[in-house]
Amino acid sequence: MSFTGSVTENLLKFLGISSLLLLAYFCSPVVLRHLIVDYEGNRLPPGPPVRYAFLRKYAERALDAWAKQYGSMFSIWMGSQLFVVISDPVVAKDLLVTNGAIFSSRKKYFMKNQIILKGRAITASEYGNKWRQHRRLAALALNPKAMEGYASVMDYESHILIKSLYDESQQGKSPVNPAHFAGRFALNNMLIMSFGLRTTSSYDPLVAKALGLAMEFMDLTGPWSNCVDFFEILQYLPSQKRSRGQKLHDDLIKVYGGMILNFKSRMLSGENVPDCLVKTLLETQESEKLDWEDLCMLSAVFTLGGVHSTSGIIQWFLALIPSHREVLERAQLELDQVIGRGRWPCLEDEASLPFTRAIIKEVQRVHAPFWFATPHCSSQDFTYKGTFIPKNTVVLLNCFTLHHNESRYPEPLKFNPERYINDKLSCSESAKLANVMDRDHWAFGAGRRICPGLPAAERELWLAISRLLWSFDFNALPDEPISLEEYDGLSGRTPLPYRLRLTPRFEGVVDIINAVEETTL
Ligand code: HEM
Repeated sequence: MSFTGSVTENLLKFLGISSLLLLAYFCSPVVLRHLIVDYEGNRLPPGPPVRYAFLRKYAERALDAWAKQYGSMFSIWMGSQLFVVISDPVVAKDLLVTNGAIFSSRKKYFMKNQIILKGRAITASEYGNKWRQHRRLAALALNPKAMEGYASVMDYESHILIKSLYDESQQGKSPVNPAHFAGRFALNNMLIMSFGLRTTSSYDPLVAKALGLAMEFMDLTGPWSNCVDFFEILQYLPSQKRSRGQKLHDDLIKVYGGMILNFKSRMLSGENVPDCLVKTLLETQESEKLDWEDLCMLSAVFTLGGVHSTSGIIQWFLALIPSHREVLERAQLELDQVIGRGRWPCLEDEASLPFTRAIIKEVQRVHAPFWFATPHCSSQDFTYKGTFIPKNTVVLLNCFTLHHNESRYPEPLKFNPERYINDKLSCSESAKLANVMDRDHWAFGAGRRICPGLPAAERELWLAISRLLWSFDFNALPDEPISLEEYDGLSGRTPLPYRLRLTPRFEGVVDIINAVEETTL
């Protein structure tokens, strides 16, 4: 090789390496974690060195592995957004409860908060007066007196759930996929609380429409689902997902806005409309300065938030129970001994059926519908035990790891209701325990943003699950095993579709099932 040839080659090599170094220099802030310290030199909680903006499906598994590696409070960068992940009950209480004034806001997720909810709806509102107003309005629909009013409605809806499953299964002869029916049960309860109405048939088009919207909402709004939330530059580009988000917004306005207009015209015509969230919103619209989108988004998200979650728990219960015969037999023995076969369980029976209650808690532990609750966001800088949590950090409750803590729940992967047999508290009471290590589970979140629908959800779940247990024997189909491993959805976690066989346990079941008919309100 000539002298000039080797000089050119070396020059090219040099240029190549320099360009690579330059590229690495400019790309590193996008790829590698950003190191920040506060004025006292406190660092961020430890965490993985790389920014994971593409952590999407099964994110809970990655989080669980990092919790084991980096400890009960670690940090992770998702593009430009810092997350602090909490995997320990004491840390959860210290930050979300004790320092709730700092850790109760929400990130302005582009897809969820800006495109779909347009900054409205209780779940999206930042901590402050707007959120307090939304929470107060929700509380009017969910206060203890209102709950008493819904008791008979929930009783009736649980009856219709059992009846519709029985009818769909052709009196126990055919297998049934319970998802639609569990969804309709949860939807009807929410429609009554929000709009004072119910769907009068499993095949009412509103059922499929509302469940479809709830699923689309879950899929589009997971805390990690959208790169656009973490790389702001993408917000200026059109995308298919963004169009889906916009369409969802429009559909929510169309469906829920339509119901509001309907309700309003009934009110204006002097009809004696039932007490519900929308009645409160319309009556207070002026004094609370609520605009049209406020009304639509508040009522829509309130309604669909309580659908996917409650129906998901019922679906998980039905997915788990056929393969846990010993649990089923023990629960049915308890029901036979305490309730007998002449009537089925009611709300008042809960305290005397500890094993049935334990089953419901255990389903929520092993298959919480949202493994990350709804992420909170810090509204000011905070130093916790020598680590720095800057303002605008997303603080995520790692329910998956919390629910699989071996010292709190021995053999955590096992579905074992026995672990709750001495837990006499409701989930609402348990969430207020002074010793947070004794809290039953974290499925309803924590702190000031804890699910305000918790008392309603508990009643619904009790009536549905205790009556299902009382009424049926449950069997998987020999050639269609029910998968407990797989998940569906990027945010909420419902089981993959499955079918099972529901057979009435004894003759008297059918008499009770057939004692009611579908009705309008
Ligand atoms: C098993 C059923 C349910 C589960 C597992 C569940 C779970 C949750 C979770 C994890 C949060 C976020 C809490 C946090 O930020 O720390 C939440 C918030 C919320 N839930 Fe539920 N929920 C359920 C049922 C319901 C029901 C039935 C309603 C209405 C009656 C409801 C209404 C709400 C609302 C309005 C929020 C937003 C609260 C806020 O941001 O201040 N939920 N829920």
